[in-house]
Amino acid sequence: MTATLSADAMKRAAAQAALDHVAHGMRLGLGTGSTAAHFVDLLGARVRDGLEVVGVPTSERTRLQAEGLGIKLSTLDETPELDLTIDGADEFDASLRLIKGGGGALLREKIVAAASMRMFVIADATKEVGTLGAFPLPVEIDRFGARSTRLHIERVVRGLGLIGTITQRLSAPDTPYVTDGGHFILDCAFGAIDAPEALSERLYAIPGVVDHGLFIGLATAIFIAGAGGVRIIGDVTGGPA
Ligand SMILES: O=C(CO)[C@H](O)[C@H](O)COP(=O)(O)O
Repeated sequence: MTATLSADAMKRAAAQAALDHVAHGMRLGLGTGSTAAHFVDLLGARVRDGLEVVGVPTSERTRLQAEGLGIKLSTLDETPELDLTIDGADEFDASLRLIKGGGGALLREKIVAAASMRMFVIADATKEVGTLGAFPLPVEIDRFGARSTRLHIERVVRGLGLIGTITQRLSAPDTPYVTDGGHFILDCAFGAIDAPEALSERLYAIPGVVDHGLFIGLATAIFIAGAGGVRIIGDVTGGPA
């Protein structure tokens, strides 16, 4: 009889497989979200057993969790170069391109990943897609001129042939969600994103856009947990291509 793993058990299995690559003395980026929380939890247990690492959290949520587990923490100002970041994703494709930001931490997650030699993504198999875009793309925007920025995004994506709805993320009815950096998030449901690189460039060119959830050329390996165990795509040893 084949045991059925819950989504949570799969997330933990992916986190455990990534943790096996963490070595003494490493400077780690610590991701955000329920899968990354499993990693931080497992890392905390290893730290209790004597593993010495230093972590840079990608959100206040993760900072609080890691602090509570006794994981030594730093900032990118004190530790500007990291060995490895471990984070979750909302979607990924076979080219290791990601959509992130479902948990609202995409800006810090991208800064931390870009400061790392390697980025491991941990995910359950449901996050794997042929073409990115089933998950609405989070776009982080400055609060100043938010309505104008939104109109600008609508014009740009229409020009790329993408049609869909843009929804401002809320934390409660009528209360905009505000990121750790003090910005708003627009969730952009465009459907299939056939050319993520082009969309990324066009979004970055809009002045009010602080960042977006397309992570391209950052992930070096993805640990995918499914019913049959954990499969790895990418390269666990090398840096970004
Ligand atoms: O990008 C993120 C947070 O900004 C998360 O990594 C992403 O939302 C996945 O979360 P989860 O592991 O809870 O499914």
